[in-house]
Amino acid sequence: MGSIPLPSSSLLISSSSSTIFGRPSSTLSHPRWRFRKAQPLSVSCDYSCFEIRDVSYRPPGTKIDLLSQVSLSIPEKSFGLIFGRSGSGKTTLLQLIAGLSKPTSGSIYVQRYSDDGEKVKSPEPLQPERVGIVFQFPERYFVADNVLDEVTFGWPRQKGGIQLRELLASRLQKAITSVGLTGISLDKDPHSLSGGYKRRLALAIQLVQTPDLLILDEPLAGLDWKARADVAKLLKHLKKELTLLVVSHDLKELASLVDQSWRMEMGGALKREPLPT
Ligand SMILES: Nc1ncnc2c1ncn2[C@@H]1O[C@H](COP(=O)(O)OP(=O)(O)OP(=O)(O)O)[C@@H](O)[C@H]1O
Repeated sequence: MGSIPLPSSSLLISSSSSTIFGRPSSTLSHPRWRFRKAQPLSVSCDYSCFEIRDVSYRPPGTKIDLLSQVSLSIPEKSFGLIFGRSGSGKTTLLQLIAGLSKPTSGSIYVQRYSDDGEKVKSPEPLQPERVGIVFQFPERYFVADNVLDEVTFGWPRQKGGIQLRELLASRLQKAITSVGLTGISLDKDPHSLSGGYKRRLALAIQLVQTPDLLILDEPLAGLDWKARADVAKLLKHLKKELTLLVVSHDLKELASLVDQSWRMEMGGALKREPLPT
């Protein structure tokens, strides 16, 4: 994999090849694990890839690195899944990719490719506004007493934001439709929705912003079997439209969607690894 030097103060510091070779032979042969299905040895960035390169993170005021030299490539419109033990640093990584905190070192960027597989221009920093994030148990953060207000809660209210509000409004119906909430009244109290519908609403709130990358932290946690199946089906549908990066312990339900998976090890090291059975 080649890299080009860029300013160290920037988030944008390296380029990447259009193919990654991320399945370490040591993990494949490990006797403890039987793997669910063969995943491709290489993943092709046909049009663009979200690139995370050598990202480390130490919270300000602490002396412990929560993430250590994490690298991954996520091709456009693919489904990536990160699994691993509780406390290993999965949520911390998602927060960095979403721009909610900054890496101590390393880079997060988008690399585009032309039809003939050549890199297009320089890599671009991944803009936080192009990333949607749905936190674990998103319904706990619902603030409004009706669905419409919940979806529009973060919309610009200051003077001059009308055009943007109109644009967002035009996307609202599409988002509501794509998560299958069309049968629900916009006057309904979000807290009265079923578990699965609350998750759909949380997804719709993010989809209105038309993110390029949608990050989901434990999207099936706390749901009953039917809602889990419904949300997994919805994610399969969304995968056609955008790129998904998911942290989950629910490997069985999501296995059929996964294009690439990684294990986060205690200490914050990430390794590409097929899902265990
Ligand atoms: N700002 C911080 N300062 C110090 N430690 C932190 C900070 N944020 C998170 N941690 C610690 O970092 C470790 C990784 O947390 P993180 O939530 O990323 O793990 P996780 O793999 O997502 O866990 P889970 O699966 O339980 O959600 C935990 O031990 C957590 O307590």
